[in-house]
Amino acid sequence: MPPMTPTSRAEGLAIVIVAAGRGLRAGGGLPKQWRDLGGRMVLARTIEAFAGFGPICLVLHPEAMGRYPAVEAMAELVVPGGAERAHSVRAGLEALAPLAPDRVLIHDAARPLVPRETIEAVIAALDHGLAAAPGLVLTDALWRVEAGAVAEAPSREGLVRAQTPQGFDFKAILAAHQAHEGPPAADDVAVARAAGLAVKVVPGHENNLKITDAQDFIRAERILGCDMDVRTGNGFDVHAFEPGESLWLCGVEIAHDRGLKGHSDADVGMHALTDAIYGALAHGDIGQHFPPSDPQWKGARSEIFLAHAADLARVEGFAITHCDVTLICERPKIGPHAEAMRAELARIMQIEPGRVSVKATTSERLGFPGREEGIAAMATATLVKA
Ligand SMILES: Nc1ccn([C@@H]2O[C@H](COP(=O)(O)OP(=O)(O)OP(=O)(O)O)[C@@H](O)[C@H]2O)c(=O)n1
Ligand SMILES: C[C@](O)(CO)[C@H](O)COP(=O)(O)O
Repeated sequence: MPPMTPTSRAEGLAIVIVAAGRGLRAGGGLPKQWRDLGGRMVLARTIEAFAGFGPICLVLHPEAMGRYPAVEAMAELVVPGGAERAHSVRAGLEALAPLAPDRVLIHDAARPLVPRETIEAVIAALDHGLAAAPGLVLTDALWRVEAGAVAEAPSREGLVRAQTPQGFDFKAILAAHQAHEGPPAADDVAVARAAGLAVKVVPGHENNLKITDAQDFIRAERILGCDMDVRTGNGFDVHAFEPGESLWLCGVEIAHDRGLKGHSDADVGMHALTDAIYGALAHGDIGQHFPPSDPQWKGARSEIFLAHAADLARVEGFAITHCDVTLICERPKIGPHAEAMRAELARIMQIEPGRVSVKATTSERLGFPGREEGIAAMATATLVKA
């Protein structure tokens, strides 16, 4: 392979991503780097985080070599790792040596959410030294625990949590790894320090967690915003015409040559929408909350029902992000009233009118709406808990 030139992507920078671990503490049957995290493989996310910084050497478990070609294709080099993290790093560095990079970043595959700013801070620090790594300031007190009890509260003064990517002068860290003796080091900073290199610390990031146990997948998905609870409910209602001079539809009174028959104000559109919200919450239907057998709801404004459903959604932590009502009738014409209906429904639900749709269709003179015996309405509601 030719040596890197000044026109190479990140001016002599190369990246080692170590992904040869077994992920035993995370469980889940498959090593954590190959598992899904919010719809994308952990390792694919990690590699993407370094896109554009320089050639990537991916270090895989020997048994995983060739098993995920699409992931391997995201890296310039793919090599087998060793029994310990330090062995895997060394394998990656030695594979990069023919490219003769000036500097190298060494990163855990298990840290897929590393922010760009952390990577950039490490690279910037390498302009002023041979080694740099992100450290996250401790905010909790520290205890040393013996037999389940606090034995000591060591000072956290000057302590930080070590993260990756850890960045180095390439020749210096390669030589340090090759010279390292004794038990394998926990990380490359330890190897560098053992070789006498001073390591500058730059700010780490809370999002740059190392996925280590099963709970970390949940934390990482929360950071990605993938733990949203999105619900869709639907509602359907029918009311028959009766003699009258006006009717209520979606909170708007419309003059008409007939009214709608019902125990309440018979607002068929609002009833369908109310049921859609109850449906999304899995909280029954309008009849369960406001039984027609209860005289107190006789002639009631349907606004009470919709407001109740919307309040219930809020209490349970859901935002009504969208709803859509379709009225099915030959007459009255809905178009001239649709904007007023949207505004009224939005007011009752305390959401923006832009999140409310009201539309209408005829049934081509077929069935009971076509014969103008009554009006049908259907609705959907989308609820989101973030
Ligand atoms: N022999 C090893 C061991 C670890 N790693 C990598 O080093 C990083 C940090 O290690 P850790 O979180 O301890 O991962 P695992 O060793 O896979 O986890 P466990 O100890 O739970 O099995 C991970 O990206 C892991 O894939 C590696 O490349 N080679
Ligand atoms: C390198 C490291 O990510 C720094 O925090 C960490 O030491 C590697 O993980 P392990 O759990 O210590 O193997």
